[in-house]
Amino acid sequence: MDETPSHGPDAGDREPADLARAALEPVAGNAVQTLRVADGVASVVLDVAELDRLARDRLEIAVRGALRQVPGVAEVRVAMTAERDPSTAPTPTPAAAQGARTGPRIIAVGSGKGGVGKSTLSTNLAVAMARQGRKVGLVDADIYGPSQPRLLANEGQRPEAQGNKLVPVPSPWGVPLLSMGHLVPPGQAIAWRGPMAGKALGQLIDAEWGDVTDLIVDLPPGTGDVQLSMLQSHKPAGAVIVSTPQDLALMDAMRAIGLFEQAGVPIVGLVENMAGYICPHCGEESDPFGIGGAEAAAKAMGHAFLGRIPLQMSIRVDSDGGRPPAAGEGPVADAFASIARRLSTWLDNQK
Ligand SMILES: Nc1ncnc2c1ncn2[C@@H]1O[C@H](COP(=O)(O)OP(=O)(O)OP(=O)(O)O)[C@@H](O)[C@H]1O
Repeated sequence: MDETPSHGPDAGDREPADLARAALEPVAGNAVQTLRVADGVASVVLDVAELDRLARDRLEIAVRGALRQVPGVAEVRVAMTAERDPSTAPTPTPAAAQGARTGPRIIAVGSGKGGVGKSTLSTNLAVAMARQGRKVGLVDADIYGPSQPRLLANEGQRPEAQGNKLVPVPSPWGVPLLSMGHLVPPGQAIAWRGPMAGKALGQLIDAEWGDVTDLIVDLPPGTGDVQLSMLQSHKPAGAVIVSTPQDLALMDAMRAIGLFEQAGVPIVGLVENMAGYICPHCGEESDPFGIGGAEAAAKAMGHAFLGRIPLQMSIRVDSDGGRPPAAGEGPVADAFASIARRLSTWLDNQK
């Protein structure tokens, strides 16, 4: 019998997580980055950087098969970390790296896939935190499709340079912003390779931020070069992950979490966006993408749930019009304010 002395005399007394770990050992070995079992859901993040597509598929099937056999596991969620060159893997030394950085603390806002509301959350978190009295700046690291100048209504303005550093562009809500959108004419395609993209991001982050203490960084979706460069060169103090409640989006969110965890960046928590649609005509509530999925996933992975933003037409319309909903009044502004307070509390509790 497979015994683990520190967890009881036989398998019947062992925790599902221990049993799951033991079941994964022969099929996945050191590909397992993180494993959590909670409320019958086993969530595993696999490092598949060196595997081709076929090998990944095989690994996923084997992992799912092994975990389904584990007593106490009713559902299996598998996420895989980025394709990358192992020699460029970030070194997990968060404390040392943070100590070495000068300038504002970075809070990365990430998601595994596009279109889930990462930019919307970044803008409104920054605006809500500024409203609560913090000195917050915003970096639009989505250098391939910058949207923040429009969302913060300072499109068309150009940052000045002070020495060899950029000076962020002010916005009407007290949140200074730097975005590639300020440097490249709108509509012009930017086709950079990884190292150039990393350099551009460096210029936006290592800018003249003045008295800004907290820098929200709106990452591009996914787990590619820009994210890696970000983690390696500009160690964030923490990461906020945004997802819709859908299963598929959550899988992607788990992938993003895997990337941050692998680099030793603490996860502040998850935000569920586009949950619960209230019809502007009849007032009836429906859930096009489901509801509660991100909260359940956060719980299953042992992370905090920071809050929920409803799916509401006014969010898109106001955002596109350069009026961040967090700057207004009402339930949507309150939802952003509550998430901002949670993030501030987390930041204040860091050394
Ligand atoms: N809660 C919401 N209710 C209604 N519309 C929303 C909501 N959140 C975001 N949107 C809209 O959905 C679209 C995508 O949002 P956003 O650009 O913030 O996503 P993203 O994850 O940053 O996307 P990308 O990956 O393209 O950068 C935008 O038009 C935005 O206004």
